[in-house]
Amino acid sequence: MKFEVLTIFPEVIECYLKHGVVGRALNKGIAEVKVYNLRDFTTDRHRKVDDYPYGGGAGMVMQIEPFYNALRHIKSDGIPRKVILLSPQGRRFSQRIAKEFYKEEKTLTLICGRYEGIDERIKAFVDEEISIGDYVLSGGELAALVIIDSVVRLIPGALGDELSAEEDSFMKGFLDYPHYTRPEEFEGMRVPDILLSGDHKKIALWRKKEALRNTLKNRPDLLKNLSAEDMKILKELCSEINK
Ligand SMILES: Nc1nonc1C(=O)N1CCN(Cc2ccccn2)CC1
Repeated sequence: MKFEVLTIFPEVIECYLKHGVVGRALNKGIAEVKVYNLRDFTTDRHRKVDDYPYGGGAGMVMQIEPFYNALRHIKSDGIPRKVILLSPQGRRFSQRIAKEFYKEEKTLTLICGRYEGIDERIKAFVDEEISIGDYVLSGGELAALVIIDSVVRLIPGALGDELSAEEDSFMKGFLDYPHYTRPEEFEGMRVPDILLSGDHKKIALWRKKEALRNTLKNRPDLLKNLSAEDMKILKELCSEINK
């Protein structure tokens, strides 16, 4: 899986790529990220990337030319790619969209804006606009990293322990179950006995039940299209809660 990022802060992207799952995936060569500094695609000696808005108003607008020059340079290899603009106006990103991007297997070219935004004519070169949520960030870089991180995790071998990719309950559409590690007791709070039992079948059932409990409590909207087994567990849970 290949990614390209267009940004005026390449260091922000490069720093994140040195660590953790994404860092290891890049070192293994199962993913590749190329970061392009927009200022390298300017033509003036001040390497200007923004200008005053037509029509007046506060703030600056990013000029189209550096983006256009960068995209023309990148696209000269003729490889199919999906050009994504990160902005609050975009389609809301989700695990489902991460899977969609992964399965498409196209290079993802991520355009990161700053300031008040980018000249609207950028849309002529964009395939899709994506938002990571209803809040205002200072730039598209964090959103680009969210997409890179969530898609890289889907690549076989990226997580090392394949099971954790499958087990990731959000992959199944639920919230996660509680996790514990040593010590067995901390400040009077004990690890649930079931997790010390060694009974893997019961542990798996407990984890499913706790994932459903968390989902029922915090994201009941995710409780749809349940299997008969999950519905049975949920009903047990509800009768416990209503006792
Ligand atoms: N929420 C989000 N999910 O993705 N991006 C955001 C987000 O808030 N921002 C703030 C505005 N930036 C500047 C901008 C505005 C319009 C068009 C292009 N660039 C981008 C990133």
